[in-house]
Amino acid sequence: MAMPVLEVEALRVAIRGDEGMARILDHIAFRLETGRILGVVGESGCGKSTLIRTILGILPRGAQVGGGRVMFEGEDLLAFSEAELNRQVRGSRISFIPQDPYLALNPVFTVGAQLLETMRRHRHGTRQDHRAELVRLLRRVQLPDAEAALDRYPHQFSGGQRQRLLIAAALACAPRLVVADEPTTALDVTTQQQILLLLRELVEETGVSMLFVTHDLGVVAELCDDLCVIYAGQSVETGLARAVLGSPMHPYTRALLACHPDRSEGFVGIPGAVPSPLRAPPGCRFAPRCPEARQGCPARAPQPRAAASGRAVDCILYDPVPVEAVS
Ligand SMILES: Nc1ncnc2c1ncn2[C@@H]1O[C@H](COP(=O)(O)OP(=O)(O)OP(=O)(O)O)[C@@H](O)[C@H]1O
Repeated sequence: MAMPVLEVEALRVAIRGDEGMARILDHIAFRLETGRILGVVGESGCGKSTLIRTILGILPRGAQVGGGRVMFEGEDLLAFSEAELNRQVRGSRISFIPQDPYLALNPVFTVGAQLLETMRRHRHGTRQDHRAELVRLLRRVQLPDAEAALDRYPHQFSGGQRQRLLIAAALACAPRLVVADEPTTALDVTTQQQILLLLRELVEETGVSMLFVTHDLGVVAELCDDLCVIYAGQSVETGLARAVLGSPMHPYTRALLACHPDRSEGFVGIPGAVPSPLRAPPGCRFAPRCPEARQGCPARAPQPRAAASGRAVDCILYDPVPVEAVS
């Protein structure tokens, strides 16, 4: 099998706060193959931003990686120094599309000045080459009047246009991996559809790989090839997106799907709330809310079980030894 672009293995991250050590990621594992889009989905507070920050090497002060690896093209990013990440990885081989296009661009510089500066730092060629490439990219992301756009300021664009600018910026350095943090959340539904379609086309055209982080299963169904479901800092189920969404195996994935407003049977919530990482239950963190919990759930260490066609499920129900239901 070819080497994946990104492979996260048994990742654990804790952050020290006023109330002690919060174990925010407690065994995250997934693979992202070349030219594919992997959706990482989970409710608010389940650790999506912390995962992105770990991959990009921008964890906050007080954070500690407690174990695991973040393998990018065969190298563990966790072993890179800050200088190596800056020089060899961030903004060049890995780029980032942020959630909020309104906050991501500096209002006092023209779009051209900001995007050309990024290219100057990470790409060979003259300023003229960079400008020509940028205009080509802005046309490709369907920004109207691409040439003139370079001399305009961020406030002169709509939210959807700004998101197109940021997509062009993310591709300007010809990255191997794009990490996208809910890039369509701040947009209206029509613009969201257009942006998703554009992202899919760009991945197919360029062969770049994309890690797409979202809380929205509808977006995953539309855009992603593969899916990793995370709950309270643990990856609970991974596999082909259509297989996981079509026949979810983990009780949390099933509950999450039942919550989706598109369900014809009507909306069903998940009782209880995501636990604070300061007070996370031992073993499977979903156990206290799980309708199928077994006695062994609190004692079971995370250990994803391989199932058919690249599927992995981290749940006692799929362990080889039969388990008793909680009475
Ligand atoms: N610096 C920090 N110190 C202490 N706890 C933190 C810190 N950053 C995040 N957390 C906690 O870690 C958990 C995961 O947070 P994170 O922001 O990674 O989740 P998320 O899935 O991205 O949430 P959202 O979708 O709401 O942005 C939350 O309970 C959060 O309160």
